[in-house]
Amino acid sequence: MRRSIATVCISGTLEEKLESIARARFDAVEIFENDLIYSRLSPREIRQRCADLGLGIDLYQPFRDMDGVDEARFKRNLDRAERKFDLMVELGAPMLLVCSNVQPGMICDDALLAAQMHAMAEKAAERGLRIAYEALAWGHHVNRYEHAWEIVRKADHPHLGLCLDSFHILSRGDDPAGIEQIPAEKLFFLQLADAPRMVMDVLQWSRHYRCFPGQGTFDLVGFMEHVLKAGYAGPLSLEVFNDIFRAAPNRRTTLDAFESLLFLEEQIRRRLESRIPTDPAARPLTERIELFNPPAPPEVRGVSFIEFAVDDASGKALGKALQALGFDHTGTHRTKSVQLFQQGDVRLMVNNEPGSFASDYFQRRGPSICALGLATDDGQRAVNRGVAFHVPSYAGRIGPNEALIPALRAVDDSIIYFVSQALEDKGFLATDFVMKDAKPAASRAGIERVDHIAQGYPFEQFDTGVLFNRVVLGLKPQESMELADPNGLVRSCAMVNADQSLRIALNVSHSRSTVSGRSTEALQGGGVHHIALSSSDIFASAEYLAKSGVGLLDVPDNYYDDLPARFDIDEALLKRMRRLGVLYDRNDEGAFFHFYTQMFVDRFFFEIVQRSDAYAGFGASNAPVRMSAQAVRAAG
Ligand SMILES: O=C(O)c1ccc(O)c(O)c1
Ligand SMILES: [Mg+2]
Repeated sequence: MRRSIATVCISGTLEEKLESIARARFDAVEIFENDLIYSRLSPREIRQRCADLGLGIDLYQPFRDMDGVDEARFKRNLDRAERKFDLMVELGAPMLLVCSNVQPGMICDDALLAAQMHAMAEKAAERGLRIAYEALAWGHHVNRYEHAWEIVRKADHPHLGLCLDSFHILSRGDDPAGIEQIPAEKLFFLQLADAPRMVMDVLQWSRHYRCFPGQGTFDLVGFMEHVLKAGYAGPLSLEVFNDIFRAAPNRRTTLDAFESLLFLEEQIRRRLESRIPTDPAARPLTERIELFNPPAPPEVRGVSFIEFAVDDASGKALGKALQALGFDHTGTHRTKSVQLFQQGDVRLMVNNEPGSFASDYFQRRGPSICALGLATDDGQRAVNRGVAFHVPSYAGRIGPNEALIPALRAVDDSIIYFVSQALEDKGFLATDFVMKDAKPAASRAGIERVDHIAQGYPFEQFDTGVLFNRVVLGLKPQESMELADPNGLVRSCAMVNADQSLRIALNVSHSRSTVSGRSTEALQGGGVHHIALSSSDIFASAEYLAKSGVGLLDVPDNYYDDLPARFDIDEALLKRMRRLGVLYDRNDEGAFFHFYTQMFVDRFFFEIVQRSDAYAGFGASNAPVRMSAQAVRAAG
C-alpha cells in the first residue's frame, strides 16, 4: 500500500523532516500547516522539494471549526478555506483535512453541518480539490466516525469524504466494525496511530502520547481488517503526536515509523491469510492489496551466549567475579583474545581483542555487555528479516575455519547474533575455542540457564527498543510498570516470546540517579544492566556464592519483618531467606525466589532466580528493595 506520514510526527524543520521521510523510503507526506507556515520555502518550493525527493503530497491539514457555525462566520470560514485552496494548488496537495468543530458554542444541527460541508466541497471541487472530514474524539458535536459519516452522507458531494483516524476511534472504544458499511469511494483518507492504554483526558492523550503501530496497545490489525474489507485502497498514513518523538533526532524516529508500518502490513497480511479458509472475502483482498511480506520471525529458543567487552584489567576482574559465581573458565579463542566461561547452559564470553568490535565498544562505554547470542531455528532467516525491515546487519572479522554467525546491529549499537540449531549441533563453540576439557562445565553454584536480561534505555530510545524487540525478535510487551527507586521512578516493560524462552525487561528512567539511570549514563546510552540466571536450588546457590566471596546485595531486616504481613509464609523458610538475603514473591501462578550480586563497576549486576510452578513475573514488587540497596551503596 502507499505509505505516508504526517510531518507533525517528527522533529526538525520542514526541510529536515522531508529529507528524513524520503530517506526512510516513505511514498508520501501529509503536510501539517504549522510546518509550512514556519518554513522559509514557498509552497511551490516545497512542492518541488517533495518532487525532487520522490515524495507525494497526499494531504494538507488541519482545517478547524468549519462546521455548525452561524451564517456570518460561515462566510468568513469559506473565505479562509479559499485561501487554503489557493495555497494547496500551489503546493500540489489534492486533499484538505477538516476536523470536526470543537467549539462549545457551535450549532449542533446535522442538517446545517451537512449543508455547510456541501458548500465547502463545492468550492474545493472548483479547483479539483477534495475534502476529508475527520471526527476528533473531543469534537463538540461530531466525535464518532459514524456521526461524521452521517454528515458526509447527508452532504452528498463527490468531493467530500471521510478521514478515518485510528486514534479517535479506538481511544473512545468505538466499534470499528461499522466502517465496513461505508462505501469505499467515501473513505478518502486513513490516519494510523497506536497509543498506550491511559485513563486521562482524550485530547491530552492524543496530543502527547500517541505512538507508532506496535508501540502501544491498540488493536490496529483488527481495525485495518475492517478498513480493508470496506474496500479502502488509499494511503496508510501515520499521524502521531508524541512529546518524546518531537524532541528526538528525526532520522531514528522516521526509521521506526517506517518499520512500524511494514510490521503492521505484515500482521494484516497474516490475519487475512488466516481468514481465507472461512471467509470468502479474504482471498480477493490478499490478491488485490499489496502488503509487505518479509521472512518469517525467528523462533527464538533462549540465550545461547552473552559477550562482554573489557580491557585487560576489567577482563581479569570480571573473570574472577565469574569464577566466584561458579563459572568455569572452559576455553580460549583460537585466534582472538576472548575467554569462555560456562556453567550449566550459560555461556559467557569475555572479549578484549584489540581492534575488534568489542574493543571499540569498550572504548566508548567501558566494561559492558556488547553482544547477545540467541538460539534460533534459522539464523540467516532472522537476519534476512531484520534487513527487510532496514535493520543493519553485522559481519565481524572471522579467522579461517571460524564459525560465521549471522548478526544484526541492535538499537543500543550492540550486536545480536542468531545461532541456528544447525550451528549448535555442529558444536560452534569448539570450532572457535580451544576447550580445556571435553566434559560439559560443572554447575558449581547450581546455575542452569539465562532466565532474563534487563536493558536500560535512554528516554528517547525506549519506543525504538520496544519496536525492535517486537519486530525483529518476535517478543510481545507485557504491561509496563512503574517502580520506585529512591532517586526517581523507573518504568519497566517486560517483553517475552511465546514459550517464555526469551525474556527481556526494558527499563527507562527520567532521573540520572536511579540504578537504571546511572547505568545508562555509565554506558553512554542504553545497554544490558542486569543478567538473571536461573538456579534449581536458590538456597544452595546463595550458600555457594556467600562462601565464594561474591558481594551480594544486603536486604534490610524490615523487608523480612514485613514479608509475613504480605504472605502466609513458613517461619523456617523466612529465616533462611533472611540469613541469605533471598527475596520472595508469589501470585496465583506460583512463587519466585531471587537475590542479587552487587554492581560491577556501576554498570551491570547478576541476579539468581528460582521460579516455582508457573510463576511468569520478575519479582517486580521487590525491585524497589533492590534499588534502595543499590542506591545506599552508591551514596556510601
Ligand atoms: O489534535 C488535533 O488537533 C488534531 C489535528 C488533526 C488531526 O488529524 C488529528 O487527529 C488531531
Ligand atoms: Mg487525525
